[in-house]
Amino acid sequence: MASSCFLGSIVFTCPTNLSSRPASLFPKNLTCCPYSSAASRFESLSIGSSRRKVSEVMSMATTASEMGKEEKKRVEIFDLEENLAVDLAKFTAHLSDKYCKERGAFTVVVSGGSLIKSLRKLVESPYADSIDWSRWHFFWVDERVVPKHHDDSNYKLAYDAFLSKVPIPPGNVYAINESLSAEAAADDYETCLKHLVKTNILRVSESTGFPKFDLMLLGMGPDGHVASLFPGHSLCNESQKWVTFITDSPKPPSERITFTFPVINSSAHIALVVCGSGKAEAVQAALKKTGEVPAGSVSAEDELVWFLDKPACSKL
Ligand SMILES: O=C(O)[C@H](O)[C@@H](O)[C@H](O)[C@H](O)COP(=O)(O)O
Repeated sequence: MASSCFLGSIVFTCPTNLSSRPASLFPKNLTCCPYSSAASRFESLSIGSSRRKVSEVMSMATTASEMGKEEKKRVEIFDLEENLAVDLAKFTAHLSDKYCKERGAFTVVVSGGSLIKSLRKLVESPYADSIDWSRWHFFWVDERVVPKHHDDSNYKLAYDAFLSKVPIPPGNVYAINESLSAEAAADDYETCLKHLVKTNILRVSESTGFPKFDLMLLGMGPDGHVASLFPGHSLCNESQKWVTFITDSPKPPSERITFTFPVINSSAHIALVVCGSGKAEAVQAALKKTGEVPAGSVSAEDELVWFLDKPACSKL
């Protein structure tokens, strides 16, 4: 059973057995009231109750009336990154099952960085054998313009730790053409996405007209950047392009391509995976609006889930 906490249009649902958790794990100024529909929808995710014994879980939703659309936002906090990785695998496998059955395809986008390591449970039992990998279509939210075998390549990172271990058809893995300039590589990737829309592999959001990926798995930098959308950079305001490029990235390497916010925010589901105390201030800025960071602008059409470890939420 779960109880629900509600303040204004922010809805929290949490298992009753966690009611004794330290108050510091909840955003301040929250009061409680029933919100049964949100609670039951969260429970229907069936992420598994064992997690609740080993992790602190805080669930949060933003109502349709606030966002003008059916967005749900949850924050889940784990004692250990190990437990986070277990739940992230369950979450991803659940969506894979749903979309493979419903649409015959599952479009998944990943970032680079530490996120890839947090996906390690997916390539282990029981998921390695039970997921219908043949229906996966695999994309990058951003990529560094370097050769695929380069240590800075997000393709190489994902290939070594993930793609080489599961049977996703190579034709369903959409790496950038790194022989092009950053600008041309971004155009090329956008053309590829448009082709996949025409062939119905990729959906389009009815409300925005931008592509609607089934799931984006994103990391966040210590400065609050997501994808290659950095604080204060004009690319954060791009409103037309699907994929754009940057040649002055503050995080090396400087040349990258990146999905734009309209594409990110048209996703059906987003998991924002953030671990470590070095990101606590950016998490605070994004979730409590104590500052402006790109991660604070992330939303999803159906569901946004923040997967945090305890150090990452130490300032909430
Ligand atoms: O290519 C990139 O640089 C990434 O896609 C980037 O957006 C990354 O996800 C964050 O910087 C977090 O990286 P860490 O988790 O390693 O801090």
